[in-house]
Amino acid sequence: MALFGTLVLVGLNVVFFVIFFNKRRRRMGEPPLVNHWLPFIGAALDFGKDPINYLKGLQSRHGDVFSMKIAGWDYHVFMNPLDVKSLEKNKDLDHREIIGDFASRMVGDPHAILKCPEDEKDEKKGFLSSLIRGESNHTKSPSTERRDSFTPGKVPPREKITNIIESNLRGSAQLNALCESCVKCTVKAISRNLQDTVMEQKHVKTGLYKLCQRFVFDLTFNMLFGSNPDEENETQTIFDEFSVFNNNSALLLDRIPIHLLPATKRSRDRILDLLGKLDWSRRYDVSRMVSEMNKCAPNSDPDGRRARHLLVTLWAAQANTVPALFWTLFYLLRNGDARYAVMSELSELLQKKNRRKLRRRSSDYINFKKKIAAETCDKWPEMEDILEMQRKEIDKLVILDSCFKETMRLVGSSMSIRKAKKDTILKTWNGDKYKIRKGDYTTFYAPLTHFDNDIYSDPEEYIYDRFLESGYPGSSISSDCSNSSITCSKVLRAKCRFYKGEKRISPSRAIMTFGYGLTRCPGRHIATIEIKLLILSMLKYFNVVLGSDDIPEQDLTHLGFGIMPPKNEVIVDISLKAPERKGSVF
Ligand code: HEM
Repeated sequence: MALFGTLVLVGLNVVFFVIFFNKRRRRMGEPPLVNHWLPFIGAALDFGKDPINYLKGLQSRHGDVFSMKIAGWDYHVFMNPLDVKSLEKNKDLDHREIIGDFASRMVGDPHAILKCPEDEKDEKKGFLSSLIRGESNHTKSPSTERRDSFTPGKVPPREKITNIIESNLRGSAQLNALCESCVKCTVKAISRNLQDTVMEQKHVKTGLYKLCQRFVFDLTFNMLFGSNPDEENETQTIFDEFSVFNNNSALLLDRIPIHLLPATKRSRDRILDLLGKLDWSRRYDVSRMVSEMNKCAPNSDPDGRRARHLLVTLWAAQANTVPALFWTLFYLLRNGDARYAVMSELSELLQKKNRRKLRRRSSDYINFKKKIAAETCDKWPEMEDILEMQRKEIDKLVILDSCFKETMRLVGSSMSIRKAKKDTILKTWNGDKYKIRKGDYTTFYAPLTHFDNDIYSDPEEYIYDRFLESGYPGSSISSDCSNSSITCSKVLRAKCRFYKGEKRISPSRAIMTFGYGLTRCPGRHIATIEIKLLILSMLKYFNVVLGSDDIPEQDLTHLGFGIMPPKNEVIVDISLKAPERKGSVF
């Protein structure tokens, strides 16, 4: 017994010794260090309970920049929205390794999403050859690095995949094509997930979050991966597995090993198997992005790399889009004025369109309409107005855009993290300088901007037209904004000027739900299009009534990863609207 006691004491001493010597110590010029009692966990528990107030408490003691540990990560936390510009401009801060790690935790290794073994070899080779050639080891910004290295044939897998994702989700022509496919997939997703129950029961009571998950999965899977006409239940089968896998995604991102989550692991293995076995020669309407990604991975794929690329893309395209759709729709259903304004704007756009000569419809459009008509019953709406929607028209709906941005402001919780590639110095907006060590992380928590009283009045309130400016045709309001809608002879435009005190903040830094800087989410354009199309379809063709107006709490286990889902499900009653009378909005 005495021996056992001695062993325990020695063990404890070793643990304390290791903790004490590994503890971070502040060096000259570094931000003030917040001390924590809990090793590894650090401030995770306090931060997880009430993030903004906890950070503000620390700010009042330590100032606008301080260092703290959260769940094993040492972060330098920046509190002032005006410092985002310096974080953005510092070329020694990067997020690629972080995204690569996230991808590994989600889908396992090897993959080439910003990290892969060949790539590391390439980097070493590049470094050695540059030494031999006598070039300087100058580090470029992620964007220039990406652009410079896009030389077909020479590009390492990591760069290839990143370039494919970026060019296909950001290029205007590619986005127009994706939008065309998105329109069709929206109409299909809605009919596939609602037709039978709505036609059978007239009034369907269902969970709004669950419905958003189904819509977004159906739409995204078919828009990106195309469809196989011989496999009717394919979307449903993959969705069932994906839901189980996705349920624990927050735990995986929090570094819980997948072996401790057996159900999640089983589902992940099954989806990887399903994705690995997709027969691409039999699929229609596969997006250019996925076709190019497939060409990138070897034909014989013994280590399942191709399936991992596909799964991580599918996951990234869902993870935040589902809660973003849920909250945008929830706030619109809860706010009659906002809903009326959105539907009036749509109605005005459609009337103007109808006055113009009808476009000649492509044979592709006519075939798709025939196919949809064959798959749906007589009384199911044709959703022609949605099917004819073009990207430039969706962009004109500035009231809907304002509602979307206002929702993203209220629920966006991204914690854009960057890692220092080398020792660096960060100068804040007021001239203070802080030393950052190589390997340290910096972070800015988006809600600090979104709920800043100096930038937004009544930041806790949902004000649907907060992101609009109005003036008369020809007036000079926000000349840098291109999209506008004319209502009652007034021009409404997206608001582009934001201020904190005297200082102007750019629109992209005023809303940071999609991250910031050059590494902002590449999927933001298509996500916005998907969400707007689904919302317009639901509000135009269905009566959707909330069971309760209470705003659900947010699920804080997803804190920092983009948008938090609701903690509890919200029940809605859905029924088909009567066919529209001319001129009616609702
Ligand atoms: C409302 C929906 C979405 C939100 C709020 C969102 C948010 C984010 C955020 C915060 C990041 C990290 C950015 C950073 O660190 O600065 C990110 C990265 C990423 N997102 Fe999204 N996202 C959404 C939808 C999508 C969609 C639909 C796709 C794909 C079709 C997508 C693909 C990606 C990818 C590939 C990355 C990694 C970017 C990189 O390699 O640098 N996202 N997203």
